[in-house]
Amino acid sequence: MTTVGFIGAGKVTQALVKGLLSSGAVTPSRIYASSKTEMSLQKLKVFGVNTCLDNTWTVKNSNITVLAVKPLVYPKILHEIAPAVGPNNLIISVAAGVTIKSIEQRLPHHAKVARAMLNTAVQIRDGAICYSTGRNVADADQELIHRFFSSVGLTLEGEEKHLDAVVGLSGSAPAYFYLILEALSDAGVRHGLSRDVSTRHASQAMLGAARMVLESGRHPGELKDEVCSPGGVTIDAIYSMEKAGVRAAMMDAVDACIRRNYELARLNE
Ligand SMILES: NC(=O)C1=CN([C@@H]2O[C@H](COP(=O)(O)OP(=O)(O)OC[C@H]3O[C@@H](n4cnc5c(N)ncnc54)[C@H](O)[C@@H]3O)[C@@H](O)[C@H]2O)C=CC1
Ligand SMILES: O=C(O)[C@@H]1CCC=N1
Repeated sequence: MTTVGFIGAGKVTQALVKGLLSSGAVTPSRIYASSKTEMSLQKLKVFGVNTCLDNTWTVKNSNITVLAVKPLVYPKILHEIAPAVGPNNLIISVAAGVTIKSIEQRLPHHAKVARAMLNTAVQIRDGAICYSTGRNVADADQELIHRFFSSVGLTLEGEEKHLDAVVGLSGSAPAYFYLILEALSDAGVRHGLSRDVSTRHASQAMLGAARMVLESGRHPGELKDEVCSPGGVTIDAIYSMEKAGVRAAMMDAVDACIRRNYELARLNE
């Protein structure tokens, strides 16, 4: 059975560990995690996983090792773990803007490297995940990666050149939607709804709308049109959103996110 390691014990590791354990894909005794400080490991210890302060220990104990540290820590981490990376280790990076090439260059020639982007909804097994593989990843390894991520969300394989856009649409996207939900909830409160009722209604509406798109496969514009009754109330709201430039604002937000990915990639070269 596969053993899974995590280097870094922050938000992404905690989310993945929760999701993997609730899926039953891995048991706590088969999860290994290391971090910089004992304090950062506390939130993982509650899951009963194995923890340590030595990153090479994590690599030595795991078939799949997820690198879940901030992009700028990568050179240091890779230098540290390189001697422990064997031909059977599968190293998966989840960092924004860190290329497969920059990782392969810092690890032994035989290193099997993959890069994935995901979001924190993996903790409820509703994540959106996209991954690309490096030069040494064989078909069987790729199947393993696919199974691994499929246990915590919708998983697609893609070209690495598209991963920066995926960060903008999957990795970072929950933050945009939380901001929108907060604003909608404020609007409800402004019109006399309780905060709880406002937030729950707005969230359910967002969830239902997203599921309609995924389950019907229909274009969002077509679904939007069905909500806008001629001369009704929704089209006035849409007009207001168009005047405020909501579409362009969302596209600008994704552009900004992708630009920062490129900057991080340059800093890691
Ligand atoms: N937060 C998110 O929603 C997402 C984050 N990511 C990526 O995941 C990576 C981690 O992000 P977060 O979990 O949000 O960060 P975080 O700041 O919550 O966690 C980083 C962890 O790395 C540990 N760390 C720092 N130096 C270390 C070292 N030398 N050795 C071992 N551990 C060390 C810290 O103690 C901390 O536990 C980043 O590269 C980010 O781009 C990817 C997708 C989504
Ligand atoms: O903000 C960040 O850098 C990370 C990567 C994607 C989501 N959070």
